[in-house]
Amino acid sequence: MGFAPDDTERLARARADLRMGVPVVVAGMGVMLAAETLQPARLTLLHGMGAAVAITDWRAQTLKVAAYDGDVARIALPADADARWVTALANPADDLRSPMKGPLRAQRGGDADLARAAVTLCKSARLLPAAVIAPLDDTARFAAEHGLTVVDAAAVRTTEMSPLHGIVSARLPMSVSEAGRLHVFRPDDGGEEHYAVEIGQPDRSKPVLARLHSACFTGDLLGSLKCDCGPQLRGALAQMGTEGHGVLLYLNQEGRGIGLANKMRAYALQDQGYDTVEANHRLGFHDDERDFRIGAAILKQMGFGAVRLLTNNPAKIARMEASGVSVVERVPLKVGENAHNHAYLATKAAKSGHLL
Ligand SMILES: Nc1nc2c(ncn2[C@@H]2O[C@H](COP(=O)(O)OP(=O)(O)OP(=O)(O)O)[C@@H](O)[C@H]2O)c(=O)[nH]1
Ligand SMILES: [Zn+2]
Repeated sequence: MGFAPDDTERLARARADLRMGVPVVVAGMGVMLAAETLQPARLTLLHGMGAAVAITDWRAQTLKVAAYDGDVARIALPADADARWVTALANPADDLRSPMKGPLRAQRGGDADLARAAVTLCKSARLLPAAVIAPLDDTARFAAEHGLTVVDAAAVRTTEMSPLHGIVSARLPMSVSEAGRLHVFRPDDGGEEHYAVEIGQPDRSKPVLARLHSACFTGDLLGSLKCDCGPQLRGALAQMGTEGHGVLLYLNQEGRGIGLANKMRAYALQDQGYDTVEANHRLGFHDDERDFRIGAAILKQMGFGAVRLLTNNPAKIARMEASGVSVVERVPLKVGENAHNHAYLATKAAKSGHLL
């Protein structure tokens, strides 16, 4: 390996660039700017370059635009479009107040790979999944001229999970058990760290009582009544304390993998009357963007091949099994229902298959 960053490292740089509003070049294809952080002066430079706005099929459906490219749509950038116009396409906050954004002309035919790469990059940067894109003849020259990060399209597309490394672990006495340990895992790709709380000394040859908990700042820390995360977190730890052993993974996949800012956008849409699934779709996301292979990989690295899984979510069980962790028992975790989250839990049962 030389001094220069490799494909994965350049992707991490690109995510940081996009979050700041700096353009990123996709090798051999073109240039992109995240819609969410778009600066008007930079948009002006893209006019006349055959620019389009790339959005997901879910967002296209909300905007009533045909997604000719399947999973994405490319909407031609009108000559008079300003940054506010782009933001309105990307962000559903004002959909109800100004439903007519059109006429919107979706591009048809040609190559949608730049649009696909752009949306994927925005998602991995935890931004709204929408970008302004423009094709380029000579991407290397454009990037060198403007000092931009260049990413490889195949690297953007890869669905391989970044390897995780156990960085440190230390004793952590907790109120539920004095025999606690916290392990920190870090991926190679500059992404979020994840944590494992180990209680007692679970026998690796037997199924361990386990919980895969996805971060929920509002529920876990603030005591939000909109979900059941806080009581589930504390309930799972308490049960492990009572049984004397268990492992709780705290996965930093806030908002089912869309990040806290987007989750709060989803909450604002829920205040307009949409349910948790519809809100994700209006934003352009799938209802669940989490990667549960991360949880399975951590369990395996810790020496656990079989679990008694604390969950009400059958998809979690299926994804554990598919990733090589056998789920010998589902242990229900029904705590924290209240008047505010009743509809949320009912939607998860009706639309996402959660067990009541
Ligand atoms: N996008 C979005 N995420 C939410 C919403 N409410 C809660 N979350 C997130 O959903 C995740 C909760 O996941 P889990 O507690 O693992 O719940 P689950 O997948 O329903 O499965 P179990 O709790 O195991 O039954 C957390 O990351 C929360 O931040 C919402 O309305 N929208
Ligand atoms: Zn929550």
